[in-house]
Amino acid sequence: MPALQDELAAERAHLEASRKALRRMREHAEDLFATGNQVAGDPFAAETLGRHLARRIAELADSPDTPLFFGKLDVAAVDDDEGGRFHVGRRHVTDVAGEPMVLDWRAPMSRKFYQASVKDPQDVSTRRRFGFVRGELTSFEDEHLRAGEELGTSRILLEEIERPRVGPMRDIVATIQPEQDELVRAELDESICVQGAPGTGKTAVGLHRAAYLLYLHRERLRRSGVLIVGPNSAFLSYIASVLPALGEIEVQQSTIDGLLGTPVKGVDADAAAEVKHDPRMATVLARRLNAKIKRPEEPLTVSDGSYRWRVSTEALRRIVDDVRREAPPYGIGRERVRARIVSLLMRQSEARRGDSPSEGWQRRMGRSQPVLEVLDHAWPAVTPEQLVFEVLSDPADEVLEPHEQAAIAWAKPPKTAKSARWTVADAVLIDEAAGLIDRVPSFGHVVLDEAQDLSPMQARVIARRSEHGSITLLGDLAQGTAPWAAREWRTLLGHLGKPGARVVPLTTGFRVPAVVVALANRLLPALGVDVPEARSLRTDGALTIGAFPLAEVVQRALAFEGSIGVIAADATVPQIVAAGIESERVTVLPASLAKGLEYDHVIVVEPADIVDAEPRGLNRLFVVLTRAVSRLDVLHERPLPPPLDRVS
Ligand SMILES: Nc1ncnc2c1ncn2[C@@H]1O[C@H](COP(=O)(O)OP(=O)(O)OP(=O)(O)O)[C@@H](O)[C@H]1O
Repeated sequence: MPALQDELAAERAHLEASRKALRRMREHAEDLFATGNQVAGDPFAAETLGRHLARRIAELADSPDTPLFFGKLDVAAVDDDEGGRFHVGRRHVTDVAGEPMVLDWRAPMSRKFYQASVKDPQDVSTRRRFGFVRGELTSFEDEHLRAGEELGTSRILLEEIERPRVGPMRDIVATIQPEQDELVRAELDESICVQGAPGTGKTAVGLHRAAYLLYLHRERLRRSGVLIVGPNSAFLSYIASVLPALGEIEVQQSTIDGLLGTPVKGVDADAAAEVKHDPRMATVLARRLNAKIKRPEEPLTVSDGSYRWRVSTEALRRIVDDVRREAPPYGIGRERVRARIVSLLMRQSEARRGDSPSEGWQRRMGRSQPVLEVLDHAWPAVTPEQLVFEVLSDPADEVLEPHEQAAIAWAKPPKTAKSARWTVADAVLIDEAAGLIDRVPSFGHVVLDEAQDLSPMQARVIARRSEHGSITLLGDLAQGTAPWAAREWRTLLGHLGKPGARVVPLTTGFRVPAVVVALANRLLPALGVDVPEARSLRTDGALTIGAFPLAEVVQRALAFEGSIGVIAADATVPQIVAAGIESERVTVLPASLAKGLEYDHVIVVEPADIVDAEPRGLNRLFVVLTRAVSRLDVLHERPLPPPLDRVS
């Protein structure tokens, strides 16, 4: 026992020394930041250095609640590979001499911490996990892997996942599981689709993969950027602090709608929205745009003040035909036609005058009235809004059925594109049109959460922004609630431009206790999707079902530690809020906003109302039931929906 105490004391001392070293590194970065302006040669270099140092300072932030390291590896020296002892933590910490005191969890050596096992020890003699209570190092667990000694389920891991939830989502670096680690460390150029049951760590995996890729490919990704897309702003604020806690502050987080530039003022009827989100709308827009291109019918005659130049109808037609065949984005096509006309004029001028005309001459000719007239006839300029305005004013196109055309046609067309009251779905169409007209910059990597709910047209919004990058698609077909929600992944992956992406299942649940998983799994056969059932790692947890008064149930729930979510059909929420049960720990939440969130204690009010509220109400109920971390109360006066009714 004293030996154990000594070891614990030694580890605590190492923690303290690492903290000090981190503080020193941070102070050093702050000093550099303060003197940066004098050191850097020019304002641009000063700004670049300033940004670099500001980021470095943020990376080196130390939070008293998040331990600097959580594990330790004792690696045997084998052949040419040097062994050694390494603490594994949230960031690199080095001593004054530059020797590592803590290895970043993303470093190649740290991989052994997550992947080594008795079956494949990867030269690890001992893997140590540390237990912390409020930032204090209080315990550790050892596994002697080369000696064939592995723990069954780690107590420290179990304590970590059973810890009550307070506030926003936390990182999981200390306890990433091998199958999650495989996904987190996948190559940058690989796109992956994770089909994961509720609470299997999809969101966590996506965020950690972003952090891992930024570590490994920092320069490349800083230039192109990393984007995280979530379903709504409540979800985004829930996950917002995970990446900064891992030292990553330069990641853009947005909803799909947040990526679109059009202000939304109108609302679509369901039937109109459904057609507008259909992939055939991409064909409608592309055809309407291409129909604007016409072969020139007259020759061009243009004067530069000294001479008159002429380009034959034939030559003009050849230019338009060639550019059309090259199929650049429409707006770039127009500029290409202009440039080629000017280049023909230039050649004529060279032949006549013997020298090249100036750039000013070329610009003037390109903007001359006769050239503009050819362009406006053959390849007229158009804005994305104008194109969508034209389609919605007259949606005649054979790919749409007459009733579909009628559904999206404006009942009272606005006078101009500028005065249109665009809807959310229109904003998606305008983005599609913008992608047809001009190039869209591509992110290096995009993480897409709750992806089962993306419409094909929304998927194309992402496809345009990840054309030259990769994606991590996270979702659960069983949690699809949108009218267009995916029932299988391949088609959606096609719309995302990554048809060959690997689809990987995750089935071990870290959130929802086994009794609650068993209840939710009863709904699966009725959801019409083929997904593997979840299995929970958690044997704790409690489930009650019955006709209890809400206020009483909330009171009982308050006796436990942690957050409480009262989830009800959207229409009944105001009535529940009016009862005044909300407090710092109790949140009343409409069912439509529950996706992706979790509460220690969930109280579901009247499941039948949740099911009746929308066409995919059973899927919505599946989402709602799986938000519980420890305890679930299902309150009902009405009969339970059929798949659940054998339980009470
Ligand atoms: N390896 C792990 N160690 C500890 N906790 C974990 C681990 N993996 C996931 N968790 C925790 O389990 C909970 C569920 O994770 P997450 O929200 O990422 O799951 P999800 O699959 O996205 O769920 P849903 O589909 O229901 O939105 C979170 O609190 C997360 O921190």
